[in-house]
Amino acid sequence: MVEGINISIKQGAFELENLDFLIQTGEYACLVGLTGSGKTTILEAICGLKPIRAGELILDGKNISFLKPAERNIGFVPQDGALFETMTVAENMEFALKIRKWSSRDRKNRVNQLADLLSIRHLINRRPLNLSGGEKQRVALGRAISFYPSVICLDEPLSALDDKTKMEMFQLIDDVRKELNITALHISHNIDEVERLADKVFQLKNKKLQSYQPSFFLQNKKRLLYENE
Ligand SMILES: Nc1ncnc2c1ncn2[C@@H]1O[C@H](COP(=O)(O)OP(=O)(O)OP(=O)(O)O)[C@@H](O)[C@H]1O
Repeated sequence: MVEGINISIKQGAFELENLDFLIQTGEYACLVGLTGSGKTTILEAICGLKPIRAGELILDGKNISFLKPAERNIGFVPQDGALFETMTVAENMEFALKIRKWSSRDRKNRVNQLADLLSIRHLINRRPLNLSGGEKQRVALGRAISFYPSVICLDEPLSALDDKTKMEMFQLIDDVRKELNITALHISHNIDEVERLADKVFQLKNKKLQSYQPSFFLQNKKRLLYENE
């Protein structure tokens, strides 16, 4: 379970205040909102890449607001995948395991397991440069879940993919959810993704974070997304 209580985040002149949210263990939450509303800012603050100025971020009962990213047990799929270009696919996926001082044998086993789960065994010795968008996203997902995080944060992971690849990624995300019983927060601009994946929807609008049941959100999306209240 991940919970934000009265969270404030500031970067330059941009500020978000008094944000509250709750994502139960195993729940898949989608975060929607207009461009520039602050979705990435929230995700990066949860992952520890931006400081939380006030409030508390609680993960499984523990306040993690001041922990470093690697100490939070949160996996992150950044906006464009952002793979390490000089490393092979296998090295990308074992990166977080090295930081966490896993033995070389355990790392190798885990990379093989991930390669099977994500159907990328044939790619593990390649470097990211010439991988397709879908292949890159698989590797980015593998890197994010390698260390069995309690939570994963995904920043528009499917936005650059064609429809067929996106369908495959939906299936893959389902498989990953089964493997890890993972709690997820996924930024999306796409209603299909919300419909297919979300157990809960957060909308960031006018600097306020509102939570909805997906069915209510989808029925009222026109009003919620486009009208000022
Ligand atoms: N390092 C920074 N310094 C100052 N302002 C920043 C910084 N990073 C982002 N911002 C500003 O914070 C605001 C929110 O940006 P953010 O990327 O979180 O929005 P977003 O909702 O994720 O947008 P998009 O959907 O386009 O990705 C924007 O006005 C942006 O210009």
